[in-house]
Amino acid sequence: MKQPIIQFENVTFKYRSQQEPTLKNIDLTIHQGEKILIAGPSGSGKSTLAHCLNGLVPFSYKGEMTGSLKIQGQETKELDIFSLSKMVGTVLQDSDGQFIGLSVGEDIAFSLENNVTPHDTMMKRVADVSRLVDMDEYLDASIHALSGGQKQRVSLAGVMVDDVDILLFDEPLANLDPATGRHAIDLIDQIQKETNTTVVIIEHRLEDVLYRNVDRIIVVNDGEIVNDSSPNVLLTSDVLQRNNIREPLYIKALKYAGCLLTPQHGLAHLNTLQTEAFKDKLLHWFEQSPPAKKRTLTHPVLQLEDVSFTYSGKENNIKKVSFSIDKGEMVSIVGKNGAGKSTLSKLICGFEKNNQGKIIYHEKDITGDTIYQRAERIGMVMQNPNQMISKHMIYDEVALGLVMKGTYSEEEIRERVENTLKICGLYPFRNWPISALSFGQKKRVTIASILVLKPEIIILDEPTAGQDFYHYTEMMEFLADLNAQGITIMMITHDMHLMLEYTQRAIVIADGKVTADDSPINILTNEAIVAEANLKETSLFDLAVLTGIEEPVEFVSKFIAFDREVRKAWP
Ligand SMILES: Nc1ncnc2c1ncn2[C@@H]1O[C@H](COP(=O)(O)OP(=O)(O)OP(=O)(O)O)[C@@H](O)[C@H]1O
Ligand SMILES: Nc1ncnc2c1ncn2[C@@H]1O[C@H](COP(=O)(O)OP(=O)(O)OP(=O)(O)O)[C@@H](O)[C@H]1O
Repeated sequence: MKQPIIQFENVTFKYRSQQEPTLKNIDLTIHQGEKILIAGPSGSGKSTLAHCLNGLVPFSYKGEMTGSLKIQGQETKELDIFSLSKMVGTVLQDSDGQFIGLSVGEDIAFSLENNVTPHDTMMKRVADVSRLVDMDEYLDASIHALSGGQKQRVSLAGVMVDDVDILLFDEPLANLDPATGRHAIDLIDQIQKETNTTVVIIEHRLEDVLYRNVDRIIVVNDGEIVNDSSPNVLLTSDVLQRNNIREPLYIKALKYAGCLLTPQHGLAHLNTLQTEAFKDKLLHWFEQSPPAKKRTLTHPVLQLEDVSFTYSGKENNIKKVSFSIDKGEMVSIVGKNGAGKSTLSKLICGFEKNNQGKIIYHEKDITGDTIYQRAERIGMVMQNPNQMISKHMIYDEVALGLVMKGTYSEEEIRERVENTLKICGLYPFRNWPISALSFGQKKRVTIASILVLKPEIIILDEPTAGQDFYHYTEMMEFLADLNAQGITIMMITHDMHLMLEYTQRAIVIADGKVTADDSPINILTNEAIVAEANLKETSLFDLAVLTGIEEPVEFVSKFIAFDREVRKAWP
């Protein structure tokens, strides 16, 4: 029998600033060497649960905790945060707050240096882990000169280098490109197997985590544990759907087709799935579903002509990029971590200035325009909400842009801000301080603060990262509605299904250049592009192929159209 390593007994926790407890009567035992996935809607208490393990609760985030939480048999209340950090290594959701060193190498080495590890051993370990996360060429680079996903890789390396018994990952995949995400899951799996480390992963992207085995999935909702079972058992039930967690797409397709799923069907992975049992029902569903509609376009609203840019003055980070976006398009920008996607959007919005080429808005050259001149036409929502937020209160943050313009009355501002807050599902929180929001909730505040200005083009960097399925759908349907009203939307995303589901076109960036510009499904079925740009094929396509459906592309389109209609009917 394996030893219990984490034991929650009737744990309740209330943040000092909250009226109600965020965690309620948590009973949970995790054994040595287990791999656990924690899922649940935004704000349900997942990060708070994780913070109980690494001591941030209650040592940094104050509040009242009752019940007993033991790690390796020791009551955490009797430990300090330093002793806990020796047992639990954490990759936080917001990796920006986690860096200490000046360069990538120093940051990865930080905890080893603290433990006075001999220099040679330290250098070797840093080299080994940085190679594992594919950052070995960046050891001398400054953390601040990295893309979002590159930072995420460094923080992964930073905990892997340590010799801890429990590894805790709070949304490790949020900023990683699909292939690196897979690689990270492989890496976690490998470490867990080789060292018998206990692994706890919090993640909304369930299908991506299930790429490798997990022992149990814990579902949290409203501060309570509502499910604790193996993936094969969980996937037969409607627990995920009821708790706003997206089911793996191939499972959803089987459920739509009316297939009866049992744990014996090997549901946790596509390669263990007993597809033979589902062929007839799936084919029947495919044949009777109506074909998906296509849409036509108008005239260019934004054109880039041979745009180049360099941060360092040496090699160009953006290399002669040209494309044209039509008014009313909804376009995905995809590609590997560090390919240049965020840089490109910064150039379009004027945060950085291109040293070559032109940016044209409605046939007018705006290359020389300032950020402020562009902001009324083009709004940008950044990847990390903490980089955008400057006010303490939600209302003030969303009102800021309108207040700065100085042309609106208080009444007009109130009306627009309140409408936007309602649209973004933030109205009930309007008088809250931003510090009391979860990461996903903060992200919605930043989207609201751009939407309130009514720009004609909106560029969003990972709009749904950190959002649960309900808010993902709400946000994307909201953006799709804005789009139907003529607002042009460009989205940087690593979520391949989001790209398929909501955009008609995808521009692929690799090494600062456009390497493909086509429909999302054509891109995802082109193996060379998928490999070069670190993308990932969809499990729906694979399911169709495995069950012998002759038009797998059409199957994917029909699923998407059907699934969106189902979700539009959500309350
Ligand atoms: N430092 C804090 N002070 C006060 N309340 C907080 C604090 N951090 C979180 N909360 C509250 O606790 C609730 C749960 O937050 P938590 O971050 O644990 O959720 P989560 O499930 O991780 O959400 P997400 O998926 O959006 O990251 C939220 O409703 C939030 O308002
Ligand atoms: N402020 C900066 N100074 C110097 N180099 C930078 C800076 N920001 C980004 N870079 C470099 O420019 C390249 C492109 O980065 P960018 O952030 O545009 O990538 P990205 O495609 O958005 O990546 P991700 O998917 O990880 O967000 C990377 O190699 C990165 O290291």
